[in-house]
Amino acid sequence: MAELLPTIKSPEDLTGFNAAQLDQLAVEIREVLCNLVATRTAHFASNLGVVELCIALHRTFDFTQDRLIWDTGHQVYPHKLVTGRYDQFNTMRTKGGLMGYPNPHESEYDLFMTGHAGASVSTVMGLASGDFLNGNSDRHSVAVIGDGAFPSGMVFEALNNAKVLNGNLLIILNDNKMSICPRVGGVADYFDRLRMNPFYTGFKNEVVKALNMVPVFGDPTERFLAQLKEGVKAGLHGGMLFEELGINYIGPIDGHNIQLLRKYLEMVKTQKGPTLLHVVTEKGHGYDPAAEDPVYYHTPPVLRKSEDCGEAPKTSGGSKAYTNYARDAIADVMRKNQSVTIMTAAMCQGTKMEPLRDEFGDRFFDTGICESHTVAFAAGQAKAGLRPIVNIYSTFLQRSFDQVFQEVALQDLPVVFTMDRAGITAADGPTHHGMYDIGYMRLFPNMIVMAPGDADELTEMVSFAVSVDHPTAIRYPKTNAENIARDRQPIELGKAEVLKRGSDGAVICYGTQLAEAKKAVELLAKDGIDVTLVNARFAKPIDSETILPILKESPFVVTVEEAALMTGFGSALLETANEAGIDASHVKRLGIADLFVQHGDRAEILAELQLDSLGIAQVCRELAAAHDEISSQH
Ligand SMILES: Cc1ncc(C[n+]2csc(CCOP(=O)(O)OP(=O)(O)O)c2C)c(N)n1
Ligand SMILES: CC(=O)[C@@H](O)[C@H](O)COP(=O)(O)O
Ligand SMILES: [Mg+2]
Repeated sequence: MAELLPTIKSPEDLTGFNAAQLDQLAVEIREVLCNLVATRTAHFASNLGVVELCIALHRTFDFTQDRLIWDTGHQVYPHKLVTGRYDQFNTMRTKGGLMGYPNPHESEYDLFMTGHAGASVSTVMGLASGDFLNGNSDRHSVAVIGDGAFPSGMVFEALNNAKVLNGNLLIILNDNKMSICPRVGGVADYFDRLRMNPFYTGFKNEVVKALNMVPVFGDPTERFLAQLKEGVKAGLHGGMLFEELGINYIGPIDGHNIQLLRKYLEMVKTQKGPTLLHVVTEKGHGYDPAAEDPVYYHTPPVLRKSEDCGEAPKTSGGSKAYTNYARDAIADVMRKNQSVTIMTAAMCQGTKMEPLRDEFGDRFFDTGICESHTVAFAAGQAKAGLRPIVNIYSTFLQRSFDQVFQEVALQDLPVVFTMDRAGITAADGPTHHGMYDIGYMRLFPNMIVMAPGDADELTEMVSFAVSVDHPTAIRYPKTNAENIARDRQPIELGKAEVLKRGSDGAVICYGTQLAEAKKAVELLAKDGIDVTLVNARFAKPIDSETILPILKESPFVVTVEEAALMTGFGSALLETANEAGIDASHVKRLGIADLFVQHGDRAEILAELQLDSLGIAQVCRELAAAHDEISSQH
């Protein structure tokens, strides 16, 4: 059969496809996904698992009118392939190319740019409500949400609200038994029990037979649906949790059978009020290694191309990342201090915490994708006398802004926040760069906010943080760690470290761009520009005793941080200078301006932001030249 996928310019092209062609399309989509991960790292197993669901959805609904939101958005690749982006697919996650998440700038079929889990049910409800009020109540609104994302508090807030909705709402629970790691918690157990439902295990076959006799369109469908639901309600009790919340529950059904999916989708289309369709899929479906090890294949390293798909080298290789240093430092303090606990919100794999899960058993907590709960839970533990470490990516911790304020900072509780992926996260893009944590942490009284200049300093900071009787936050990026050879000064609360003194200007670095700042200072020395280099270490309390005299004496000052300038370290410095009545008009802040940084290569993005050695040196040269010019005029 001729290839189908290249011919699809929009989902409308699926209209004429018969069952065999739709099945062939699924095969072709998987091939394209395989080819992609043979060239770069990308989300893989989740995408393999939703191929049939995606085809069935686009074959059943018209999403130029109807609404579709893929929760989180990491499983959106098949959707991109059938919505006119096949030709650009090889640009996926590269600079200027397709984003690895839904992106309204790319397509009318992507309604929200998303990357954080749990919002889909709320946003789809808003769309349905808006459509109803605008007189477009014939539009259908569909949220596809994974079993990992489902326990997010926001989903339950939306379910609580769903009953009052006038519009058409379909929630598709994509249950593949996995988050990134195996899903955990009571909701996961509930889904497991639903899978035991005879509707899915045995009676399902009868249902399938019956369904095959039902035409896809017309009244018989409605009649059948009514009978089916009564059957489920009366005899099988599946999904009573949802039913009691006023949400029709249907399923579970096989999510890899396009025809079956289509029949159910056609049926639920006629359903009034909120409906939850429970679809069972296999994460990694269609490529055995991914189905067998969906954790590794969630975002695998580049696969070696082989005939059936690809084969990944299981060694990670390369030097140690900051993530590993943090993990080892946490393990160390946990061994020494029995009151230290560790928490992850479903990111055990990305934060490399699996060994801690194995070693520390009951002091290790995976709360699921529930960051708000995690922080409040940690606050409770701290109040009970424990020393919780909350290890969450900078971007995801934003989900807990108010818990950081109310439950932690306001109570002045000794919770340690280790914020991984603080800074540019590269291929994931604007949804995932950790840009705002300096601001959202230093805002609150009692909070101690720090960033290590290198790997060993991260280790020291973790140990320092658990010894402090206040909330503390440590940020570090997603990159290989460096160490800067020097006579290390021990970590002391609110003390910066001066690495070098110079008379022509000063570079004050907050965080791990310190190695680049040091290189810049060395480059400048070659040009005869003698610059002070400071490792700030603390954004709060800021070391005014060390830094303000440098500000006064230096012809120019450059602050360096891998974070949003607004509310960041440089801004903290300006505030401190202002309060001390010191002129800071000669301070130039390097960091991220008031914009969303797009996806791309980390080194390339940092270079564009002038956060690498060449950029920092260049800015210093310009400031030195401007200062010389002004001096020569006087
Ligand atoms: C708020 C938030 N926390 C954590 C993550 C990281 N994350 C991305 S996908 C994922 C697992 C999602 O599981 P599920 O929804 O079941 O999708 P699957 O990958 O199984 O298809 C996690 C934890 C995120 N994107 N957003
Ligand atoms: C979809 C999602 O949010 C995660 O899969 C994220 O892409 C993980 O990032 P890392 O690869 O940096 O762990
Ligand atoms: Mg899942």
